[in-house]
Amino acid sequence: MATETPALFLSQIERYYPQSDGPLEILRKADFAIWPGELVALVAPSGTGKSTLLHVAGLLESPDSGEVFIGGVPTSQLDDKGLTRLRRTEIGFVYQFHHLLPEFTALENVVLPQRIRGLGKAEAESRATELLSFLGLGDRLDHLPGELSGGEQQRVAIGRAVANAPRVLLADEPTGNLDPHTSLHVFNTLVALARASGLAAVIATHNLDLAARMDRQVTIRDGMVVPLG
Ligand SMILES: Nc1ncnc2c1ncn2[C@@H]1O[C@H](COP(=O)(O)OP(=O)(O)OP(=O)(O)O)[C@@H](O)[C@H]1O
Repeated sequence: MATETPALFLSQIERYYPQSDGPLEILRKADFAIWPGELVALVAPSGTGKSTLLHVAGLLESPDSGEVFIGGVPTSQLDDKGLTRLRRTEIGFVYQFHHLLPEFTALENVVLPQRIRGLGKAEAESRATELLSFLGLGDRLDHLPGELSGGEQQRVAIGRAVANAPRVLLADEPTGNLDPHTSLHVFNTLVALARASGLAAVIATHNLDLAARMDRQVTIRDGMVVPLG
């Protein structure tokens, strides 16, 4: 593994937010690497910086210092266009709330990111159908998000996140809005899909039972990413 390139490498990341009494330091020289095919749980108390870390990792927020490498490529010198291209092709996001487009069907929600990336309609629909079938939604392709249950909506969101076969999947409490039974089902589906696709995935969760099923568990302590426990 030592010679392999990490799917994602955060090097010496600093992130602080300005406040009236001085900067609030959230990440302090944080280092974190995740390897292709590895599933890592991020378990940390509220307010310690999980979302901040995921936003920096996903190129949604720039760190105040440090470097984010995606597949070994440094990103700090990229302009907005370069960052957007990397986000579209290399990174998938799943949030606590599904954020599906309400006027588009399940299939269309998974087709759309592929079309934006430039794929043809037939190819994008074929991949979306395959993904949604894997996610147990083969008979829900033409349903609008409002016609789906919370767990089904979240599974469509997972399909959308991996539609462009990203290198890294980042999930911020992806089952936090679901009841325990549905949460377990959605989590299992997410893990199965990540494993089947060889994705590197970072999943932030407060659920220790779910976290224990990942390859590795990390937390944030004093602004740094450290093994949990
Ligand atoms: N834009 C911002 N400006 C100022 N402070 C912020 C900003 N974003 C986040 N913070 C603060 O930074 C800290 C970390 O926020 P973050 O959202 O990363 O926490 P978290 O660990 O994801 O929490 P939770 O589990 O509750 O979602 C919090 O104290 C938050 O109030």
